[in-house]
Amino acid sequence: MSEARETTIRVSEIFGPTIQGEGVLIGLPTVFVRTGGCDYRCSWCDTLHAVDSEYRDQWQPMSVDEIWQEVIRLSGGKPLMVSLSGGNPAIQPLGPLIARGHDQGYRFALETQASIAKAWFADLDVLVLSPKPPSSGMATDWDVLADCLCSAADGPQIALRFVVFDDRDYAYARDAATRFPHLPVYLQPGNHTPPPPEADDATIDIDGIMDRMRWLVDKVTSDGWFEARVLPQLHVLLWGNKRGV
Ligand SMILES: C[S@@+](CC[C@H](N)C(=O)[O-])C[C@H]1O[C@@H](n2cnc3c(N)ncnc32)[C@H](O)[C@@H]1O
Ligand SMILES: Nc1nc2[nH]cc(C(=O)O)c2c(=O)[nH]1
Ligand code: SF4
Ligand SMILES: [Mg+2]
Repeated sequence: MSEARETTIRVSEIFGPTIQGEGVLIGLPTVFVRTGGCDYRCSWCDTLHAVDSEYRDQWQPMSVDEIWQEVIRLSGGKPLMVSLSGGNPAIQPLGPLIARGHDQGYRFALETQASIAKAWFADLDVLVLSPKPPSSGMATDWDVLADCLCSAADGPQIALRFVVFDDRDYAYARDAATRFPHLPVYLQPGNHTPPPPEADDATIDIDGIMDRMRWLVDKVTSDGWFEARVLPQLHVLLWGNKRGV
């Protein structure tokens, strides 16, 4: 049996096309493949339905063929950027899926907290590493993040993305950028009203997000951090905490 045939990937949801709402690919049409399961449990995670094992029964083990058929159906067979997110998609064996899509002209971006490095990172087109700041309650192993960079080698375009809620998070992002000075940095204000997993149209505190966004712009400009880019979660501004957009 070929590697693609025997591979099973745990999928929480597949949706799109929508636009990528975060970071380096913001605004680009994309289909999301969201895997189920995460080795982290961030205090403010906005995607608990793909993290909390309470929702495990909603996660489907799918073959590469099954996932690919769904991506083809949603995109009408027209190649586009596929965003691999989660949960932590690095837990899943995504190499054969990426190979299948590349054969047909699709491209792949992966979003991960950089807690697990995989050899297939080198096959990606875009790798977004989003290490978690103090407010998440998680601890970062910088050696593993360096392993992720080694695995990716010269393959994908790589960017760092940080969620920032407060001054400690900002200082963490500043320090991380100093550790990896060659990587572009994207800062995004935290959404402090993440939805309960069962909600599909939960409203957001838009004023709070905008305040935090302005505060963040003020921080980088007054601090002279002129290499950092500050972006909101565009999909959250457009659709609130709605799921599947
Ligand atoms: C749901 S995570 C899935 C991918 C991976 N586990 C990670 O954290 O990078 C996708 C992105 O959403 C961000 N995110 C999660 N909850 C958020 C929140 N409440 N406010 C802003 N960004 C959030 C994460 O930091 C990450 O960049
Ligand atoms: N439009 C849109 N952009 C996103 N960028 C990262 C997302 C995620 O939840 O991983 C996400 C998402 O769920 N929707
Ligand atoms: S690492 Fe990502 S998916 Fe996992 S809990 Fe944190 S924000 Fe959520
Ligand atoms: Mg999200």
